[in-house]
Amino acid sequence: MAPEKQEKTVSSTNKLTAASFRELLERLALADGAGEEEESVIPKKFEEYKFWKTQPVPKFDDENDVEGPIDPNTNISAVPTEPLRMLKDFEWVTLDVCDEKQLTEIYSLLTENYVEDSSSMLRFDYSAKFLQWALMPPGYVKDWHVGVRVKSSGKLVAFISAIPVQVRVRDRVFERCSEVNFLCVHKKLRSKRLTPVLIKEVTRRCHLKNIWQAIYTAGIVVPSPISTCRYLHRSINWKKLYDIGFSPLPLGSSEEREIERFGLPKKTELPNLRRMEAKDVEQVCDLLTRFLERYELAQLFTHKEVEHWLLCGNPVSKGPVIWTYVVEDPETKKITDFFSFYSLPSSVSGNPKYNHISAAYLFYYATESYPRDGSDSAQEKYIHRLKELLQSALILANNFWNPNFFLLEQKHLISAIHYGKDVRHSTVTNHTIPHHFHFLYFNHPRRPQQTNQNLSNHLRGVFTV
Ligand SMILES: CCCCCCCCCCCCCC(=O)SCCNC(=O)CCNC(=O)[C@H](O)C(C)(C)COP(=O)(O)OP(=O)(O)OC[C@H]1O[C@@H](n2cnc3c(N)ncnc32)[C@H](O)[C@@H]1OP(=O)(O)O
Repeated sequence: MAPEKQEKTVSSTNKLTAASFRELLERLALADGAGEEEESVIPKKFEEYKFWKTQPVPKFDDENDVEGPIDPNTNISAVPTEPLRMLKDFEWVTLDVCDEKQLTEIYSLLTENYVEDSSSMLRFDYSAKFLQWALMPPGYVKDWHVGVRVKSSGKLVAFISAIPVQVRVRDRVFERCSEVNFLCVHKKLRSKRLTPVLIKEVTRRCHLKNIWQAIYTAGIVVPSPISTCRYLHRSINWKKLYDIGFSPLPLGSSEEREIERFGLPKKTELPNLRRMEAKDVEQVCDLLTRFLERYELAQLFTHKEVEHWLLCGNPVSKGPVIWTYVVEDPETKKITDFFSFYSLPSSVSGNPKYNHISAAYLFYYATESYPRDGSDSAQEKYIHRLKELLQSALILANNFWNPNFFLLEQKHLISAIHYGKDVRHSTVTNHTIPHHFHFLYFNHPRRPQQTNQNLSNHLRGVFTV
C-alpha cells in the first residue's frame, strides 16, 4: 500500500558509485526469478506475533484441508455491547464522515500519519472527498468509523474503519463480510500496542452486525496472507519523479530519452470510448460480474455498489475521485469494456521544489474479450485488448490532471487472484512492493494462487518496459 519509491536511483548525479553499484548488483540478482523470494519472506514466526497468534487466523504453514470459517459464527447476544477498555487519557469516538469538521480531522490524521515509504519521503494524501467515497458505500455502517481521541484536548490520534462487502471464495459466497482499511495511529503513539485494541474494537462492532469474516490488506506480513500483490508504477511525468528521487535514471539512458520513453499522445485511439453514465450501471455490473467469475476470490457487486464505486454520485463520470470509461458498441449499444482509475496523491517531504506527486491508480476494469478458452489466440486477443484499454486510461488520466505516474495496484484484490493459464508470475521487475491480502477467520487450505502481475505482464507493450 505504501507509495514506495521506484527502484533506487543509480545516483542522483548519474555517476555510479561503488555503493550504488553494489546495490545495483544486489538488485539484479534479486530481479532474477523476481519476487518469489520476497514474497516468501516471513519476518517472524507465528508464535512471535503476540497479538495475531491469539486471533482466529491461519498459521503460516497451516496444512488444514478444511476450507471455511475458522471459528463458527457466534451468537450476537454473546458480543459485548460496551467498547473495549481504552488507554487512560484516551477515549473512543465514532466519527461522522458527513460532518465537514470530523472528516477534516480524519483527513489530517491520515495526511500526517498514514502509510509512507521507508524513508518517510512520500506519504499517501487521500483527499477528504476520497475518504467519503471510500468510507460511505451503500449500506455503510457509521459505527464502523472508529476513532480515538485524547480526552483532554479532543485531538484525534487513531482511526480504523470497516465497510460491508460481499465476497466469493471459489464457489462459496460470503454475503456478510467487512473490509477493514485506514488503520492509523499517530506517530507519537506508535509501538504502544494500540493497534490490537483498535482491531478488536472494530471486530466487536462488526460482530454486533452479525459479521464474522473480514478482508484486508497490509504492507507488512501478518498471519497469514492468502495472496500477495505487487505494484507497478508507470511513470508519466518522468522528470519530476526523477527530480524527487522516486524514479531512477537507468544505466546507459539519458534524461531526454526517459522523458521521450514515457511520453503519451494527446488523443485516445480506441473507438467508441466514452465516459460512463448512470444508464450504464446495469450493463457494467453484469460485465464486471461475469469478468470476476474467472477469479478464485472476488468481491460481488450490486447495481448500487457499482454506481457508488464507479460513478461516485455523478450522473456522468467526471472525477475528482474516480473516472470510469466504457466502450459501447454503436449498433447493439452493448458495453463491451470498461476501465476506471482514481486519483490518490502523495505528499513529498524534504524536497525544495515539490511537495506533492499526483498519481492515478487503476481500479476495476472488465472486457468481453476475456479468454473463453485456453487457446493462444483467445489469450492474445485478450492481451491486445487490455493494452488498448490501459493505453487509453493512461492518456485520459494524463489529460485530466497530468498525474506523475499511473499505478497498477490491483488492490481490488480480487482482480489480483486469477486462476487458469494467465496467472504466471511475471518477470516484470519494475519497482513494486509486496501487498498482502488476508481473509480473517477463514481457512484457505488451498490458498488462491500467489498472484498476480498478470496484468502488468500483459502490459509491457503499453509501458515500453
Ligand atoms: C469479523 C470482523 C473482523 C475485523 C478485523 C479484521 C482485521 C483487520 C486488521 C487490520 C487491517 C488494517 C488494514 C490497513 O489499514 S493497512 C494500513 C496500515 N496503516 C499504516 O500503515 C499507516 C501508518 N502506520 C501506522 O499508523 C501504525 O504503524 C500502525 C497502526 C499500522 C501500527 O501501529 P504500531 O506500529 O504502533 O503497532 P502497535 O504497537 O500499535 O501494535 C503492534 C501490533 O499490531 C500489528 N500490526 C501492525 N501493523 C499492522 C497492520 N497494518 N495490519 C495488521 N496488524 C498490524 C503488529 O503486527 C503487532 O501485532 P503482533 O505482531 O504483536 O501480533
